[in-house]
Parts: sequence; structure tokens; C-alpha cells
Amino acid sequence: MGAALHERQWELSKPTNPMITALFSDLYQFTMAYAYWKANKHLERAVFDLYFRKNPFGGEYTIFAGLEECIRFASAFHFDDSDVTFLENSMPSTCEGEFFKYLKSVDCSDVEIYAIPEGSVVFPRIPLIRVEGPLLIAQLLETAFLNLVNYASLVTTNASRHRQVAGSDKMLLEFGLRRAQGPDGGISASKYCYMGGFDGTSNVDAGRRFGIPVRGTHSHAFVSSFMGIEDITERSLHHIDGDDKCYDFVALAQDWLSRLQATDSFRGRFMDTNHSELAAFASYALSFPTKFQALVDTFDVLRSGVPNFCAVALALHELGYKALGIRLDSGDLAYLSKECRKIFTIIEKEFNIPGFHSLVITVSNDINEATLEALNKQGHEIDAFGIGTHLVTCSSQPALGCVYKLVEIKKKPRMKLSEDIEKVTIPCKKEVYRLYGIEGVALVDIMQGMDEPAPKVNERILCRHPYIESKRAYIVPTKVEKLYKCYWAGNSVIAAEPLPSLEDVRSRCKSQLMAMRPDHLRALNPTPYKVSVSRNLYDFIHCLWLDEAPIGELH
Ligand SMILES: Nc1ncnc2c1ncn2[C@@H]1O[C@H](COP(=O)(O)OP(=O)(O)OP(=O)(O)O)[C@@H](O)[C@H]1O
Ligand SMILES: O=P(O)(O)OC[C@H]1O[C@H](OP(=O)(O)OP(=O)(O)O)[C@H](O)[C@@H]1O
Ligand SMILES: O=C(O)c1cccnc1
Ligand SMILES: [Mg+2]
Repeated sequence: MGAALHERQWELSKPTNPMITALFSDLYQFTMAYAYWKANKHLERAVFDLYFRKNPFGGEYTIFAGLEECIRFASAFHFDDSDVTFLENSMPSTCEGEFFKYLKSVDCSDVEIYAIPEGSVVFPRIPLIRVEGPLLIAQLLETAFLNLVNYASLVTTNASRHRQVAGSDKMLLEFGLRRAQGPDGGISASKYCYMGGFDGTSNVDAGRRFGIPVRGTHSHAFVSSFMGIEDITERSLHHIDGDDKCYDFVALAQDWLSRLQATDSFRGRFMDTNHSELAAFASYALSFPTKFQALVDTFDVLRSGVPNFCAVALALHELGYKALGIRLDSGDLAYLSKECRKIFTIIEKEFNIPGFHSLVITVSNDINEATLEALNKQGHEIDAFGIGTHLVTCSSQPALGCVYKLVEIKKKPRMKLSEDIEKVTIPCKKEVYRLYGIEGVALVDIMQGMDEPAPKVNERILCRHPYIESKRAYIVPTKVEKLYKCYWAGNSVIAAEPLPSLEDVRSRCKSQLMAMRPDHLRALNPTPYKVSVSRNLYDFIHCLWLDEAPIGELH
């Protein structure tokens, strides 16, 4: 097999994380590989399905992510000398040397990978990826594929759920790098939260790697590092129009603070502001006069942070600049955001500064889906949310549980039985169609054997629950969408789909969610989407089931 294949694609498309090599796997994949080889089964054509059994977060939908990394992994898949030496030393000494020589020739040139496009809304039991290839190789892809899809799909779904609750007009920023589960957790979270609908990340490396907009404010340390106004050594700032005159910016800010303190509307509320905080804000504004955004909760949001911020923002305004806004990182975020907005609005009127009322209010502090929901109920004036811990660690459900199951070998369907009906696999190499109803909304995903004709528009078709006999429905689809595309064709003549850009996948995710019926997406008691099999596949599954399951004997 293909040395040429490596040369062609090796440099082009390695996985993002260099740790993802052919050894990124469980030992049992290699022991099985050896046993397949010993039994001379290693080249038998096999089909594996990758799917999950239950939607995460108590929801009724999932966003499929991680496909691009799987394809990169497949394209780079090979064992170098040191990989093989390590395996040889890790496996029983009875293993024949010929096997390890053989491993050096193994790659994905005889593999084909079909998948639902990344960023699609997907449902339980529907295979997201179908891998076809020599048994030994298709088996060896399992662990890495599951690793690459599980967290990616989980966190993309989590991000999309946060987006659904926050609403499309809010800015969502991912702040999770410091709390993420290790370096890969951090980088992956940034990529997939963007895919799932976040607008930006604080993670600079993710910005460089993936072109995600990087955003941020400053921390409490910056405020605490100032002891007083005397800490500012360079106090001058030019007008934005660049006239020659230099202004004492700190004096301007102090002057504005006095004016705010004397304003009737604030009735002496701003008399006890913290001077070191004013120094920190003035200093930050001197560094970033066009991007001034201040964290206002180091001492007291309403008595110190906000008046100090407003004084600095007004001083900037006097010199022709426009401040961006504030960040709140503690307290009652709904209440504080409303109070801050009131203050901005009063200042706009009092000092005739158009636009001051709409300064951006960003909040952070342990936010999760439930907090967003609660804030919505209470009413708030928040424009942007910075979300870290709960978003990236997926604290409400830490794993998706995708599995990778053999469904066909040498063209013979295979099935894994289980006491638990949900764990019975759906045999056969399958095609999957999404059927749409009269309002153009997706109604059902249907799996069927490859030899069955595709469902047709305006033709009635029976959709059956894969296991429960009584659950079935006729559908006359207004649109039939074939879900799989070939993303890796190896050396076959099939033309593989090019991998879309992150922006394209993100747009796909957004448009797919917009096209779903809202009751499938809602947070509370969402309606399950129907996942079905064709009449033929249903009959086949149940025949095979009876064939394979031993009949019990009662004594
Ligand atoms: N209006 C609100 N409704 C519901 N939850 C809120 C609201 N405002 C803030 N929260 C959440 O409440 C929690 C408050 O956290 P916590 O009790 O640690 O207080 P804190 O504001 O961080 O105070 P401290 O500065 O003392 O640590 C956070 O998870 C925050 O996201
Ligand atoms: O709360 P999360 O959803 O995880 O969002 C990220 C948190 O990280 C920062 O806090 P940290 O205390 O680390 O630093 P800070 O001084 O900037 O607040 C930030 O202020 C947020 O509170
Ligand atoms: O830029 C911010 O405000 C930020 C970045 C990371 C974590 N918390 C906040
Ligand atoms: Mg914080």
C-alpha cells in the first residue's frame, strides 16, 4: 500500500494536535489487528458505523463536529519505525515479526469514509461516519475517531445551546482556556465553541490557528496593581484628530469625576470612589484610547467602578475617542447591568453625549445555560457574555458516548445484541435520508439498506422505529436529503468532497439550527426528533435478531 499516498497528503493534512498519531489508540486495537492478521482476516472488507445513543444535556439534538480532524488523521495514518518498535516491545513476544513489517505498509489508501457534513444537526443512532475498508485498518481507526468526535460534538452542542438561550443579538465570548481540561481541551473548546455559534475567544493561539476573532478585557490584577494616581508617569494624550496639543488625561478624568459627583441625578452617590481604581482605568485608557473597556467590580460596582469608568470614558470622549464599555464579574448581573445602563443613559442626557447609553455591558462569572435562562427571565441590559468553565468543561454532561460498531463484514451484515434495546446495533451498510414535511422542516431521518431505492418526493414511505413495532408513520416528503458525502476516497475513483472551512461549517450549524422545528431545540421538555428505518431494514434487523439470539430454555 501507498507510500505515494503519504507523500501526497502527509504534510498537507496532519491532525491539528501532533499527539494524534497512529499510536493514539487503545492496546486492544493492536492485539485485535494481530489476531485478524494471524487469522488472515485483515484484508476482509469491513464497514463500521460511528454514532451516539443519546443526545447530551437533556436535549433532543446534537451538532456533529470533529470530522475534519478525523479525515486529517486518516490521511496521515501510518506507522513509522519507532511506532512499530514500540508496538513490538509492547505486545507478547510470541507475536510474529512479519506482522510488524506488515504494519509499516499500512495506510488508508483502501479506506473510504462517508459522513454527514460537519456542523449538521444530528440525532441518536444515525451513523455520523461510515468507515469502509480492510478490517484491520478500519478497526485501528476506532479510538482516535471516537476521541476526535466525542468532545468536539459535545462542546459544539453545548456552545449552540448557550447561543439558543442567549439569543442571536448577544455577543458570546469563550473565556475557558484557563479552566479547560488540558491544552487540547482548551484549543478544541475554542474551535468548536466558535463552530457552535460563539463570536470570539480569549484564546490567542486559537485565533492564530483557526482565524477565530480574539477578544478580551483586563483582569482584577491590573486594577489591584495601581496604588494611586501617582503611579501614572505618562499622563498626556492627543486629541483623536492628532492636533499638536497634549492634554493631561488624568487631570481630565479627575475633572470629569468631580462633575459626575456634583450631578444632581446621582445625588452624591459617587462620593466614595476608589482612587487607585481611577488610576488603573486612566492608565488603561492611555494605553488603549480607542478600545477602552474596564472591569468595574474590583471594589464596588455602583459606588466606585462605574463612576470611575464613566469619568475616564467622558475624558476620552472630550478628546474625540469613544469608550467600548465595562465588564461585570460578580454580584447580581441582571440588577447591576440595569443599574449601569441607567447611569449611562443619565450621562448621555445630562452631558449630551450621543451613544453613551449604549456602551457595551459584558458580564462573566461562572455563567452556564441556566444562568442565561434566569437572566432572561429577570430582564437585563447585558450585551455580551464571557463564558469559561461550564462551557468548555461541559460540566452538566462531561461525555457524549459515541461508539464505533462493526455493521458488515465481507458484505454480510453483522449485529451486536444486548439486553438493553438501545445498545442493539443496527446492522448493514446503510444510506441515510432526511425527509422534510410540508412546511419545509425536517421530520424524520430514515436509515435503509444500500440496495433500496431512495425515498422520493411526494411518494408515501413507511418510517419505522428501529425496534418498537408499534411506532411507525407514513410520510410524504416534500424534500429528500441524502445525508452522507464521501470525505475520504483513498485511492478509489470516487471524488472526495473537499473539507469546508471553519467559517462554512459554522454557517452550516447556524442555518441547520434555524431550519429545525423549535420544539426540538427548546431547553425544557424538547420534542424528540424521529429516527427511523425503512420497512425492509426493519424486517431484516428483526430476522437477523431472531437468527442470532439463542432461544432460552425454561426448567
Ligand atoms: N441575576 C442573576 N440570576 C441568576 N444567577 C445570577 C445572577 N447574577 C449572577 N448570577 C450567578 O450567580 C453566581 C454568583 O456567584 P457567587 O455566589 O460566587 O457570587 P459572586 O458574585 O462571585 O460574589 P463574590 O464576589 O463574593 O465571589 C454566579 O454563578 C453568577 O453567574
Ligand atoms: O467564570 P467562568 O465562566 O469560568 O469565566 C472565566 C472567568 O475567568 C476569569 O476569572 P479569574 O478569577 O480567573 O480572573 P479575573 O481576575 O480576570 O476575574 C473571568 O473573570 C471569569 O470570571
Ligand atoms: O478578557 C477577559 O476579560 C477574560 C479572559 C479570560 C478569562 N476571563 C476574562
Ligand atoms: Mg473572575
